Amino acid sequence: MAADGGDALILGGIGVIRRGDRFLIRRRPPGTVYAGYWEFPGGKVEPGETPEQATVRECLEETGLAVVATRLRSVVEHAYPHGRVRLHFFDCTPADPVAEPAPEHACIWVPAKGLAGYRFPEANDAILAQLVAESGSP
Ligand SMILES: Nc1nc2c([nH]c(=O)n2[C@@H]2O[C@H](COP(=O)(O)OP(=O)(O)OP(=O)(O)O)[C@@H](O)[C@H]2O)c(=O)[nH]1
Repeated sequence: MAADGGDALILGGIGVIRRGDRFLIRRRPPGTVYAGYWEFPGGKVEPGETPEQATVRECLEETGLAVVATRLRSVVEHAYPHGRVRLHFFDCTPADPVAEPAPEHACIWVPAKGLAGYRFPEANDAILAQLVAESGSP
């Protein structure tokens, strides 16, 4: 096993933040795994946190928006070259219905049908398909 615990399972909390028919996504910053890919705001669950708490914390850190997690949408396990992840995807809504993400976070709102135009990490495939299916007929 790698000295950094390379075989350990990475627990994540991810926010599928929705307002109306659009979802908030951000570009992964340089120097991170999957830099340049797009993602839903989220990150690793810290010791003592629940996945839901981690989701709310990471969404605030990464977008500047306070969110409310309304539902656990799904738990996805995936093996990446950098490690195995178990990601808890929560449906979220902004706590303030008119607040916008802070500009420095470079987040964008995208309708479900537009999500296919952005490259996400593979673990997101099923969620992205669900969101398109839920958005109704083409
Ligand atoms: N935030 C986020 N992470 C995702 C998504 N999909 C996905 O596979 N991941 C994976 O989840 C793992 C944890 O996310 P992360 O690296 O953003 O966590 P973090 O912000 O706490 O990391 P860091 O502070 O150590 O850089 C990574 O392996 C990342 O590739 C997604 O939609 N959003």
